[in-house]
Amino acid sequence: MNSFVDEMKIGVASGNGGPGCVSFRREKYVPKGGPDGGDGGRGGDVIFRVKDNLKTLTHLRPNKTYRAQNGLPGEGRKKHGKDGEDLVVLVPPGTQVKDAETGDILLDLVENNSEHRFLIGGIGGQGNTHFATSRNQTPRFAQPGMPGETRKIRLELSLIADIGFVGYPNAGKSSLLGVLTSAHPKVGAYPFTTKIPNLGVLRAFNRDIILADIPGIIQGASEGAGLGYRFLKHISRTAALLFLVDLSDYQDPVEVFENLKQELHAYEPELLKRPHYILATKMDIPEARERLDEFRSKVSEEVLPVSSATRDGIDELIKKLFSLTVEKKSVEEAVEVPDYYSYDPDDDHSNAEGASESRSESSGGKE
Ligand SMILES: Nc1nc2c(ncn2[C@@H]2O[C@H](COP(=O)(O)OP(=O)(O)OP(=O)(O)O)[C@@H](O)[C@H]2O)c(=O)[nH]1
Ligand SMILES: [Mg+2]
Repeated sequence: MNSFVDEMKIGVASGNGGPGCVSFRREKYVPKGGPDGGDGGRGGDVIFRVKDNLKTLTHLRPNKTYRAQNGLPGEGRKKHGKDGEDLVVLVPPGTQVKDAETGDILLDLVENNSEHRFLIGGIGGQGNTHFATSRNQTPRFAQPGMPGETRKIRLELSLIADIGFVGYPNAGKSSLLGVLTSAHPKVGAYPFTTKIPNLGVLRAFNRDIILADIPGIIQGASEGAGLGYRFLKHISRTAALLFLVDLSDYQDPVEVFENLKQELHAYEPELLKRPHYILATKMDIPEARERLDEFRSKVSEEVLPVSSATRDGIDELIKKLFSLTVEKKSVEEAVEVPDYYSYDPDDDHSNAEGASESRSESSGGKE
């Protein structure tokens, strides 16, 4: 069976080394000062850092080339150019970095907070101070910086859903996924609209929560009826479950809920011990609202009323989903996604090829 894979091609580039500087000292009463051009700064490296509060690659933009900063040119008075900043690309655990062309695995990123230096920035060029000899005391040249490296890579990640939707066909599972995430699953006014599982990513309070919408489960599913049973595998590793019960339907909602639990139990008893909520769906429909109190009184657990049509109850649901998935981690610890992702390479400082001819103010126009 297909597993869910998030994959994305991007480019990464380390920074170019800054060029060395050609400059000459100029002091009062010293007509011909010696060379004082400083070295260029080092280009920044490309580093991958693993962050376990990221779950997907959605914070990256496909086909974009992310660049570390270039080193700045050296300056007069032997001033060293500033080193370029490293580019840190945050990825979730389980991400593999592959060569975009050959598919070779270049990095396997697993451990939270680990860092992996992937591309090294170019070293800066030497300034003209380095080139003075007894025969040439006024070298008018300096080294260019070494260029950085650019690589096209493919990031790959197997997704494991955090929360699985369980419900009869037509209960409103796909509609709910569409409301909670940017996924656009097919929604239909007939059973078995969903034929293969859909995944969506809910971004709640700076955290990615992966939701899995699977085909509807019906009574007898564990004996092979319907489609949903085959797909229970996809929710077998989720942290939590949502049971969706359509209160506008003619079927007895208590019976529906009991049947769902029974089918899950037949598949894997452990599933029933998982944290879960019961959702009463389609609450915009008057009949559904009329049946809510009775349903609540008959099930011993908390029932959350929601409507995907009007979004009523959705914000409360998102808060609950967030707390279901935040185990030991405090909210404050949640992801900081750095600005690098909007980093515009055209803003980049300096990148003259070859040595800079810049002259420090002290060298004047004099020679
Ligand atoms: N009024 C109302 N209708 C809804 C709501 N949510 C879903 N529906 C309708 O219910 C029908 C079934 O919705 P789906 O989201 O496809 O249900 P599903 O559970 O994914 O169904 P399967 O994929 O067949 O298992 C569609 O006609 C939806 O428009 C809701 O909140 N209010
Ligand atoms: Mg569906």
